[in-house]
Amino acid sequence: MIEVRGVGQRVDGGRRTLRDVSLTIGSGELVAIIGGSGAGKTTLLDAIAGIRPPAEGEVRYDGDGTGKGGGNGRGLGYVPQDDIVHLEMPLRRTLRYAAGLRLPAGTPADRAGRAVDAVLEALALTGRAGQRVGSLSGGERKRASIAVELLTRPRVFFLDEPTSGLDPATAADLMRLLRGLADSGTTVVLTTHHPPDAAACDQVAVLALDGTLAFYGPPGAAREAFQADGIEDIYVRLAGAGEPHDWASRFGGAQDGGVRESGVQESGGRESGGGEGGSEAAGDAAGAPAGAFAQWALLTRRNLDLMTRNRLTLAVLGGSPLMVLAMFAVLFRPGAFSPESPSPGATVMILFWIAFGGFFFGLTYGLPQICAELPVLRRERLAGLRIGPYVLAKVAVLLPLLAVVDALMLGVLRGLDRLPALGWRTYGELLATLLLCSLAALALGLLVSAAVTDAVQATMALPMLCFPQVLFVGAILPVPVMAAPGRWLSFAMSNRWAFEGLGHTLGVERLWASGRSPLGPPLLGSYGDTFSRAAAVDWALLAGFTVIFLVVTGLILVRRTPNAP
Ligand SMILES: Nc1ncnc2c1ncn2[C@@H]1O[C@H](COP(=O)(O)OP(=O)(O)OP(=O)(O)O)[C@@H](O)[C@H]1O
Repeated sequence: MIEVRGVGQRVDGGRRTLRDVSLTIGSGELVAIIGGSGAGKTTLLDAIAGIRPPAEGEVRYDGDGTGKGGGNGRGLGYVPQDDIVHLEMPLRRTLRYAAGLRLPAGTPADRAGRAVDAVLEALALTGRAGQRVGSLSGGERKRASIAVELLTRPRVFFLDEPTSGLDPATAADLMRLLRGLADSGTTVVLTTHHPPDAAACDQVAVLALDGTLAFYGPPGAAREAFQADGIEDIYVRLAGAGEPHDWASRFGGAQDGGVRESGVQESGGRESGGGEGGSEAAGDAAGAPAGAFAQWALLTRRNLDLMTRNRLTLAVLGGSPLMVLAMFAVLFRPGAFSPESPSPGATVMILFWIAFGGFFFGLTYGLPQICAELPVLRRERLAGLRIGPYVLAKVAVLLPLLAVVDALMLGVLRGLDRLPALGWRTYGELLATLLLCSLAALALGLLVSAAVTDAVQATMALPMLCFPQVLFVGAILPVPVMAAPGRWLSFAMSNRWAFEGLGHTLGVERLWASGRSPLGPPLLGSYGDTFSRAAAVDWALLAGFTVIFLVVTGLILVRRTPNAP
């Protein structure tokens, strides 16, 4: 049972979108939230589901007051209005990954496969199983989105406009499926604009345009209360009923005690559906959900799968380092590090741009990762996904790629004599510094990606993140020469520690002091002891940045996604 008591919601700016909504949803009921466009249906659904907890009032599940249903990670299913499954992946594979997250730990592969086949069949999608989700029709995608949640049998199932974009026959089939789920014990709450959907439900919540609950009770009683021939007439009555706040008293349904007493039995809905489909499709939700390591492994596989499927992304990920390398090759002359004829100014720039390259690729690989996926994450959090494995699965896929890019950068610059001939040990140390630099930047990219709302904002953040890492690193203007606030800021630049670590390993102090260039000693004078610290200290600092950025990323995501029930 779900009890909604005095629930109100406000949006940014303080405007009220829901006002004092109280209603009780019985276990195994099929409930429709209806009302005009913008009345607050999604807002109410999200408040009840815990997606956006209400600003006022409370939602109690089974009287526990936690606002969370279930009792395990798979107690609650949520299907939002928009398509939020990965578009590049074939449908069956999407469902296999979803099954891995949602089915109990240790479910054998063939059993998961059967659960996937069953939902495909129940939602008439078997013929589309091999098709890319992005190439499905709108209605098929909607059903695919529902299929994900039907892999398990959630105790409570929320759907935002599940029948929008479906033809009447498919919509009726879907309602029959939901009826079947409800009959087998799942509480189903949905929003809809389709009168036949509401007529097939046990209860309808009618929202007036100001977010007031105008009525709550069985559809038959709603028609009586509004003196409407059909559900569609309710909209007409609401439109001509004066001030929104009068509606509740006028139609007498604002308090769920009132009309509800006329009883669930009055509902015409129970007769309308067969419902076996729902029972067949739903898998067995009993058993412990997948553990943190299993989630991490599954998400890592899925990330890799998604990355390799999107050729354009792969081309950008692989192509941009090659372009940057080509630019380095035409910009710098060979032999800048040669002790016989060093070029101290060029050595600073080579060091700086290598460090910045490592930083830039880490940042740009991280920035698009989470923002575009946040709706998927929200939904999977309700299914029991943990934030730690989610964030670490991003790192697991991108870090090896960054290692290749960094090694390539050092190898090619060495091969072209832009870097000096030193032993493997030196190059191992350089690679460690550069990879830690990339890792810290990747973590920063993930942090920003978790904080913004879309890919456009993430892209706009790029210059803001890069500029300080150029200006305050201490390469173009040495740290000892900076104004005091700039010097303080330079401590917060992860890139600074990579630049200095690289310089230490390559022995630039010695090269400038004793190399045969008159420019060396004055340069050393202005850079001071910039390069004297052991690289291990810089590694520790870079690792510290990484940990801080990843922890903050996790905290932001915990705040932005509902807790797993
Ligand atoms: N994040 C937000 N910021 C500002 N206003 C919002 C936000 N989310 C919702 N609203 C406003 O809250 C009101 C209710 O929105 P909601 O999406 O719940 O309506 P709805 O009844 O589901 O509409 P529709 O049938 O058109 O989907 C609308 O006026 C909408 O503009």
